[in-house]
Amino acid sequence: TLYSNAEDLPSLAGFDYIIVGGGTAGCVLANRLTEDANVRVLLLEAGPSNRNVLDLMVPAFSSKATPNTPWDWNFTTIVQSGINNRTFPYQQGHVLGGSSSVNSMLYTRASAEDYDRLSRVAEDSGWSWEKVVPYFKKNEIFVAPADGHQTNGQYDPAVHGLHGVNGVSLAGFSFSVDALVTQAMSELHDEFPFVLDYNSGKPLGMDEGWSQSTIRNGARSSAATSYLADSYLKRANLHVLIHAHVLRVSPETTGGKIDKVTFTQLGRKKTIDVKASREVILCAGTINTPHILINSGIGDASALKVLNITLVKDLPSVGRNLSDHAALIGSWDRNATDTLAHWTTNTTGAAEALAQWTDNQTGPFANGLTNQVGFLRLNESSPDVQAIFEMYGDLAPGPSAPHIQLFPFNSGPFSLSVVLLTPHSRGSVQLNPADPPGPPLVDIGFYTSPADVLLMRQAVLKMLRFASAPVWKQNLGVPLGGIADIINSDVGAGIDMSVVDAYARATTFTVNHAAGTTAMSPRGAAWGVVDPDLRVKGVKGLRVVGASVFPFIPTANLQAPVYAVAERASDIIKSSY
Ligand SMILES: Cc1cc2nc3c(=O)[nH]c(=O)nc-3n(C[C@H](O)[C@H](O)[C@H](O)COP(=O)(O)OP(=O)(O)OC[C@H]3O[C@@H](n4cnc5c(N)ncnc54)[C@H](O)[C@@H]3O)c2cc1C
Repeated sequence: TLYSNAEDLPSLAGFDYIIVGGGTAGCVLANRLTEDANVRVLLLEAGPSNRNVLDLMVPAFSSKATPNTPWDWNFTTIVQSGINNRTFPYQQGHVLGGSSSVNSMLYTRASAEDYDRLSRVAEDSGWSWEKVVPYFKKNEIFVAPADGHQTNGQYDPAVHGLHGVNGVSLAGFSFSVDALVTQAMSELHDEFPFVLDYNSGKPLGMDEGWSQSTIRNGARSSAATSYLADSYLKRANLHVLIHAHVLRVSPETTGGKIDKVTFTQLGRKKTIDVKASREVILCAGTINTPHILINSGIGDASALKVLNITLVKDLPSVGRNLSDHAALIGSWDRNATDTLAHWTTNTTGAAEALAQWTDNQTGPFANGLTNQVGFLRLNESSPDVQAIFEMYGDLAPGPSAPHIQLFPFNSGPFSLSVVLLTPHSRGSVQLNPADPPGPPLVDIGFYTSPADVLLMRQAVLKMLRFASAPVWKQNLGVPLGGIADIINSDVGAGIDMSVVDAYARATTFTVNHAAGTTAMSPRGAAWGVVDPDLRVKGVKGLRVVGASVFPFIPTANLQAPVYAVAERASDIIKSSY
């Protein structure tokens, strides 16, 4: 049942599990743990319901879902020294379904080597690629694309799940630019090879216009639309309360296990306590999970002392190791009418596209962010790349894993987006001493490691090489903005790297892939926050599930990795009772 008011809950006790945060991971756990009709679960979500919100349903409206909306926590980073002291909105879903309700829907699992590294680092073979693949399949129901086109040869069926919960489909609307991108790939195939399915564990290469997104029947498939669909929500043992902002968790008896969750509703002063007999599971996302932990006295003892919060457990790693993917865009003039600008800024075009979507959930609005995605390595024969590897090692998890993601963006001009998937920089989430329960201080630390400046240089050069394919001569106009400055800086001696660095520092943005603030580490290790079974170290009754548990950020967009972690976490939890 879905409740808006705590007064309507059948009781405030008697739950086996309380899940804090009805986001990507939280909805999976709520669903899986209530498969046993004898297990009672309360899911607490701070945000509103996702239902009937057009901006959360129409795939092409994903950019309208955040920032500065009721479905976003509307955080702002602190001043970022690595990017010209800029600050920017840091987006995190604040709605049932969490970030899966507001994200750009790209479905990418990362490389097999990402999970093999996780299993090595956490010293638990259960997190290896081989062991995690069944959980990807358990999550996924691979469905026909919105336009119903024939998909043979556009993906590898063996890789996908057909009987899961969360809809995934290939791009369901083609743009004229897709064929040009594919031609550029074939012209430069050594550097930009074709890959049939980047979700096979071997992602290197680019697809030919059939990117994979969490879209089902032309609409967004989120953790809320899938794992909390009516058929599950009607379970008598599943209770979901929205507008429930959790402040802290605590033991009912001092020194005992964590069994009490304290929350408020809609900014009211009055707090409400609820009790769990088995466990409290924090799924509040990478920013809010450490925020709740520290407010509960679980964190760095010296920081807690300054904040005047009673220490429950000294865990210095809480809130550290914040990792994210830095991105930038290069744009070129292009004369085309089938662009997103046409359907968004042109009122007739927008009305027609919306009418088509409303009518039968097809057309340009049924499509995701981009039709083509590339996962690429930096050019290892380049002495500059070799020099980076000598200084920092290869930051990719293995030789079959990418350093960057490259994708075209059919905005209006032609844009290429490059995303640095293997960051060396780390940031943090800390409480604001002036207002500990209020919004935390979020530092994403972009380019604070010189390694990332050097890696992004190489990523930009790779983007420019893609844009130099012969096909573009006839089909692209002049480079726009800072990209022109970079190209013009080459006066015979090669591109001036200080111009590239200046462009990167001035224009880099985040793709909101926050990860790592409650990192998984081996049982008994002094560093880290959770053990490989996702239990908070040294604290009874408390686990964390979500993007915050990755010690290294996966080399992909994060929702599929989070879904797999949450599916496996459900099995781990079930098997411990
Ligand atoms: C704008 C945007 C675009 C993205 N694009 C993509 C993409 O295209 N593809 C992709 O794979 N990934 C993408 N991501 C990343 C991906 O969606 C997230 O990494 C992933 O969904 C995180 O899952 P999670 O369960 O850790 O957290 P979330 O899904 O964010 O869930 C956390 C939940 O906890 C709730 N919560 C937080 N604090 C409290 C509290 N105190 N009390 C109660 N509830 C609380 C939140 O409201 C939220 O519902 C994007 C993310 C964003 C924000």
